[in-house]
Amino acid sequence: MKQKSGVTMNEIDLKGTKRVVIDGMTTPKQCKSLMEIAKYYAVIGDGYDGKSPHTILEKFEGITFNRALFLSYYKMLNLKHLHTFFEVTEKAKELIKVHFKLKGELYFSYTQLVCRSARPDSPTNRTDFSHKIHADNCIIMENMTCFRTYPAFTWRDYSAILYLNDEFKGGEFVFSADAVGNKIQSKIRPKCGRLVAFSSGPENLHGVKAVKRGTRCAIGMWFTLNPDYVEKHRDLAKNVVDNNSQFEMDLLVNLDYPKPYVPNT
Ligand SMILES: O=C(O)CCC(=O)C(=O)O
Ligand SMILES: [Fe+2]
Repeated sequence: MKQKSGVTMNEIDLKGTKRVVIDGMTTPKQCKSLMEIAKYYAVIGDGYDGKSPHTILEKFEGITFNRALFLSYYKMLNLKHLHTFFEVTEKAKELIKVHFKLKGELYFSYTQLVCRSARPDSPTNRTDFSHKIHADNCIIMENMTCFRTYPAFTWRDYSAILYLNDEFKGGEFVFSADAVGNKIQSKIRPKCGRLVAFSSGPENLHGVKAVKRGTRCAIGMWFTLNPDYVEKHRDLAKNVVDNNSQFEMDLLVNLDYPKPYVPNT
């Protein structure tokens, strides 16, 4: 079944520029399928070395495209699930291109299905953030200067989050006019099939309120206009999904896990 999607919140509703909320991106069945991938195969960790922007009161588990492909290779993940992961993220990209009237090509630079769960012993009266206020491509200072430099992901041009569920307390996405979250401009309550998309710079400071109970799952997608930063494996993934190609799978495995060097004797 094809799902019809449409804009539910525009720049006026969201009180800022280059931001949008689109509902109906996925069917409930697709959310269920993606939640299953997360449940069985996500690995603990948030991908940040050391300086994590995430709270310690929640557990973070994620799965990248790369990992999903490996799981398929080892027949642990059904290709149907991989196909869904691919399909919903491609649909998001196409809608973003159309909505923001992008002329050139938009490339995926990173995709991650990520779940954040309140630790069972965490207080329910938390007022902190699950993910503190930030911009996706620069480092924001309290005086609102944003440095587009390492360790920021400076190549990111557009960001999008596709939500998969709503069975949790808290966890609202917020846009903020300041760097600490005192000037919230708009709030988005996640639910299956809801997409928030925005340009990745300081014009779109955002964060995630504390997840107080339960597990919140979403697919984070970051796009670039620069082909040098294209997400590896995505093309391979497409061929795998389209053709169920063992050749592509072998290529993929060889790319990531080089065989140990065995000297000729
Ligand atoms: O999960 C969300 O709603 C937003 C996450 C986010 O902003 C990020 O990972 O950069
Ligand atoms: Fe972000």
